[in-house]
Amino acid sequence: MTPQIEPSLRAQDLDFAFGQRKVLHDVHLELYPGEVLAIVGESGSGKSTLLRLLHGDLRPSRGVVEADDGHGRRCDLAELRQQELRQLQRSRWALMTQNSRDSLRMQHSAGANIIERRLAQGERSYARLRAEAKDWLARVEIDPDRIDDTPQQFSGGMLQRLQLARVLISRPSILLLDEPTSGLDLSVQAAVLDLIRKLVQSSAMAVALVTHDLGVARLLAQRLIILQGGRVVEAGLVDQVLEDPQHPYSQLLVASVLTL
Ligand SMILES: Nc1ncnc2c1ncn2[C@@H]1O[C@H](COP(=O)(O)OP(=O)(O)OP(=O)(O)O)[C@@H](O)[C@H]1O
Repeated sequence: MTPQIEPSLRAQDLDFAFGQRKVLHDVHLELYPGEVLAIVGESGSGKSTLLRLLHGDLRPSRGVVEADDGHGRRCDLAELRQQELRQLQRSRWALMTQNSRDSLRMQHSAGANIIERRLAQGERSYARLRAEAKDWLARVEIDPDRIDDTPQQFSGGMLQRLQLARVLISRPSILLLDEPTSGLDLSVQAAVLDLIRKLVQSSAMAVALVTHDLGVARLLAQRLIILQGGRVVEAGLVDQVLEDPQHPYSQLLVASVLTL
């Protein structure tokens, strides 16, 4: 990574606890424009919690999260007013959650869900918004004729792709993806991964990708961190970590994939 480029997102010395349960310990990471950082780890290791901290939905008990506000200015998420934070979350940053039903407006049409962030960015032409929504449905492999259906009429995999269209359409400067392709069948998964890869290549989007799947990490990400028990036990270039993991847990993880 070129040293003079400023990270879009930086987390330093992060601790987080749910009540008495300490979930993250001393996490440090940087996310640069135009790169994908994979966050890998066992179930319960704190990956989703880390994304919620990076998005500003949770406050760390110690440490700082700083992010680019989309205008080249760095801000400390803890110091933003609630309204400023919401505005940035709606227009400049995006979080795709593991449970699509938590993020989608289930009573509204698929089209309305997709254009919401474009409206927050100031787009007002109904014809343009509808055309964009149809285009994005097609890009995530959903029939554009389903634009007026509500998400309640969609399958689980379709909800996931609808959520992806909803966040990608706005080309956020910081994109946080929580297991975006888990549960999709292989051909759709390949199409979705290809779509994300092309968008990252054609923009300066900075992407943090939580995944269980080291294959997905290898396909999409340049760098990787591995979490165990809320601690970063390994960090480095994906190829390097996969070829020569240093920590015993990373060695186990990599070996388990290779022997499948
Ligand atoms: N709202 C909550 N209240 C209390 N504890 C929570 C809450 N959400 C998560 N936890 C706990 O925090 C820890 C980390 O959870 P998290 O969802 O971040 O893990 P994860 O690595 O994303 O897991 P998975 O891969 O299964 O999604 C777990 O022990 C979990 O039980």
